[in-house]
Parts: sequence; C-alpha cells; structure tokens
Amino acid sequence: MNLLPDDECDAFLAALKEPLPVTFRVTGFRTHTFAIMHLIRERYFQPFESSTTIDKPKELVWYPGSLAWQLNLSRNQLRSSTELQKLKEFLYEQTEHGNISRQEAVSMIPPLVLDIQPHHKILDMCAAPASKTAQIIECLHRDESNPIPSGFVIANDVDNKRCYTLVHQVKRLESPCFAIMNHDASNLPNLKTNDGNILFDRILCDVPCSGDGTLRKNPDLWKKWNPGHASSLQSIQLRIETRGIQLLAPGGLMVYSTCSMNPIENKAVVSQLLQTFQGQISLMNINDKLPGLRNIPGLKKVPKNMQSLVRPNMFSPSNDILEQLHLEQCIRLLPHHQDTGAFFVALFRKIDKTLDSSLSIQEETSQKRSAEENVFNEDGANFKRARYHRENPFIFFEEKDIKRFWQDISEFFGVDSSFPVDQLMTRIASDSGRNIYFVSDSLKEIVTLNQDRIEDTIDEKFNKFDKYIENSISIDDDNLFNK
Ligand SMILES: C[S@@+](CC[C@H](N)C(=O)[O-])C[C@H]1O[C@@H](n2cnc3c(N)ncnc32)[C@H](O)[C@@H]1O
Repeated sequence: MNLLPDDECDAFLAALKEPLPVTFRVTGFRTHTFAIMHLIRERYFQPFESSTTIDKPKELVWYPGSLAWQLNLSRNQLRSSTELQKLKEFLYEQTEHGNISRQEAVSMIPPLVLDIQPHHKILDMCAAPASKTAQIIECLHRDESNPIPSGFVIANDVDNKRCYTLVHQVKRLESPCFAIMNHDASNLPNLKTNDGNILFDRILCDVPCSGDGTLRKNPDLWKKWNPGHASSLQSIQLRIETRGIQLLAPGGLMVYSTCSMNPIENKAVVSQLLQTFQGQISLMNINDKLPGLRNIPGLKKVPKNMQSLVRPNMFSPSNDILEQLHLEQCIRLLPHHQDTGAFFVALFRKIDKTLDSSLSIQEETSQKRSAEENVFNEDGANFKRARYHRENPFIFFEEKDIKRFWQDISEFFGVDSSFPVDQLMTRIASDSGRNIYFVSDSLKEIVTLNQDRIEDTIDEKFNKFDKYIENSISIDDDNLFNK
C-alpha cells in the first residue's frame, strides 16, 4: 500500500507484535519537577544499572527537560517484577499525586508542538481522558512566579461520563484556569467575553479515530479492525476540525492528531481542510520542533485500495493542488521508529488576516443533524448520547458570603487580605456541605457571561453548553495560601 518504505516493513510488523513499553513523564516545569526526576534517576533507576536481564531506561530525547522516559518493559512485566518493586510503587504513588503521568510516548507530542504560553486561551476539543489536557495545563503554569496566569484552558468532550474522568485527572493539578464543556465539538457554541466571542490562541483537536495505532496496547483491535471503520469516522473528524479553525484566532495554532495509521483519517482530512480554508490557513513544519523524534512525512496520496467506501474527499486532489498543500509537513510516527504506538500529527496556523465572511466564526445554529450522529467512543463506535443531567449553578461569593463564611475561614487559615475573594464560588445555593472553588478572573468572566446558556439549553432538554468548573482548591487545601 506504500504506507511505508519496503525495507521498513519487517521492522514495522515485528514492532506491532511486541507489547508496548511503559512510558512516563514527570509533570510540570516547576522546581519540584526536576527534584522528582533527580530522585528517580538516583534512587529508582538503580536496579536497572545492576541488572543483567533488564535494559536501562531510555530517555525520550525529544521531550523537553529530560523529563520523559521509556522502560523496555510492558505494563505486565513491570507489574510482576520484584526487582522493580520500589520503582513501581513510586510511580503509582506519584501518579496519584499528579507528579507523574503514565502517558503513551506518541500521545505527548501534540501539546508540545503548540508552543503554549501562560497568556494563551486554549481549547481542547475532544479532551477525555485528559492526558494531553494535563500537559497543556502544565505548560500554562510553567512560570512559577505567576501562579494565576492570564490564559486558560477549556476542555471539551461529548461524552458526559468521560467528562467526569477528565475532572478526576485534572483536579490533581489544582489549576484555577481550567473549565470543562460537555458538547459535540463539531457544533461547539461560541463563548462570550466582554470583548466579544472568544477566538482561541491554541487548539488541540485530538479526534475520535479508528485507533489502529494502539494495536500494541489493545490487541483486541486486530479482530475488530475493518476498513469501513475509518471511512465512517472521517466525516465527524472533518467537521470537528472545521469548527476548530472557525474558533481559532488569526495567527493561532491548531494541532490535529489521531492514533490511526489510516490515510483516510489523516492525510485526506488535512488535505480537505486546507482546500476548504485555502489561503486562510497554512500547514506548519513540525520536524524542527522536536529534534530527535524519528518519524515519516505525511503521505501525499491516499493509496487506491483504501478507498473502499468512497467519498470525493477521500481521493487525492490533482497534482497541481497537491504541490501547494505540502502534506509532507505532517508527521507519521510508526511503531518501529522508536518502539511506540502509531500516531499522526498535523499543525495548522491561521493566517493573520480577516477571515472571509462565509467562514467567519459562526453563531451556533441548532443544527438539524441529530447529536447522536456526532458521537463516537474511543473505538470509533457510534454510541447513544447520554442524557444530560442538570448541573448546579455557579455562584460567586458576594458581600453576604464574605461576612458569613469568608471572615472565619480566612482568619482560621491566615489568608492574606489581598486574596481575591470575589473569585471564589460554590455550586450549591444552600449553606450545607459547600465546596468552595477558586477561579482566575478571566475564567470568572467566561463563567458569568455564559451562565445563561446553561439554563436556556437545559430547559430545551438539549445540552448546548454544560460545564463544570474544576479548580479544586478546597478550603482545607494547603495550596490556598499559595494562590
Ligand atoms: C482520542 S480520544 C481523546 C484523547 C484525549 N485527547 C487524551 O489525550 O487523553 C477522543 C475523544 O473524543 C470524544 N468524542 C467523540 N466524539 C466527539 C464529538 N463529536 N465531540 C467531542 N468529543 C467527541 C470521545 O468521547 C473521546 O473521549
């Protein structure tokens, strides 16, 4: 099929048959991050030095700060190893504390190419279970001297249950600059601010896909795979990606990624998007951003025998157009390149000029397409959209709350009088069992200005904008004093 050079086929197939090695990264960019990494190297990597049976850990050289590592062991081998008991316990414990993330190597790539800065407004369109969202939040907080950056991250997922997993994963990071939306990403509503609708500086579009890049981790996929799978997902992938471009600010970057090797979900989707937004977006070169990462350029043409379920945008455009698209700037990571799963990454930049009015940010239309049509789980299977539950309102502290609660709390914990009390909120109007949350001022603006949409749409029994604020600085948390 010409998916890879002939002389790499044997290595590719051999890698696919091997279990996936364990990879992890130490989270964040703070001083303690480097202290934890030092501890791991000095103390927990010791058994590898003396062992004759296990390979030494390998640094993922393209990940900044020497913070990501690969063990030449599968999860099962690590679980059953007595030699590595201490490392195993440490990894488990530190994962619970949010200091370590057991993330697939290739899945770490998309957030890295976005070059995230603390002032960026960031959207993660298909975010659950949040491994990349966590990475994005860490980048936003990379400047230790500024604990509440002006930027923020909105993470969205259509699957209501998976949004709770998202909450669980991300709350360990204790960021006041993070909110979750639960919505079909292909029809995401605009979010209002005092300056108009938000256009995002950075967007991660990690779409639902057929997932054949995860064959090493999910061997069951060998039995389930069929070519129609990718074809049926292509339409939603394209619609999500299109909405992403509409929500991207001029000059902003959007990364499109899949854990699929299928050109129908990768090259064909990227090529269609470039043609739709011709002259308004450009494809960026990723290779120079991650030195040391082995990969293969994006395919120029979709192999003919993959076009089993035919739509026009599954075919390659004419050679003239192809030459202008520069699809070779996308990257494909294959399992034999550096002993990982497979992945596809494309990076777009929105050209810094006013958009053609037909493509400008669309006010959400209550699309006639049923929501169910747009919902796919991780295996790409269409599932029934979960019924949405009414979420509690977001109630920011007012003068009466300050008198009733905050005085006692702040005295007890010795909170500085400069603490921005008006950025505290609760989710329950009554006094009983209240959790108190802290959000940054930019996030407060978004929550306040978009609150009405929640009620409107719930009345319609169709969830258009339903979010959970989860920054989880509860009052018994030591971090309250640091914020
Ligand atoms: C590949 S996974 C995302 C993985 C995630 N970015 C991470 O790094 O942990 C794709 C996600 O898309 C979600 N999804 C499926 N259809 C969607 C849609 N129409 N809109 C938004 N999310 C969708 C799925 O629920 C799933 O959580």
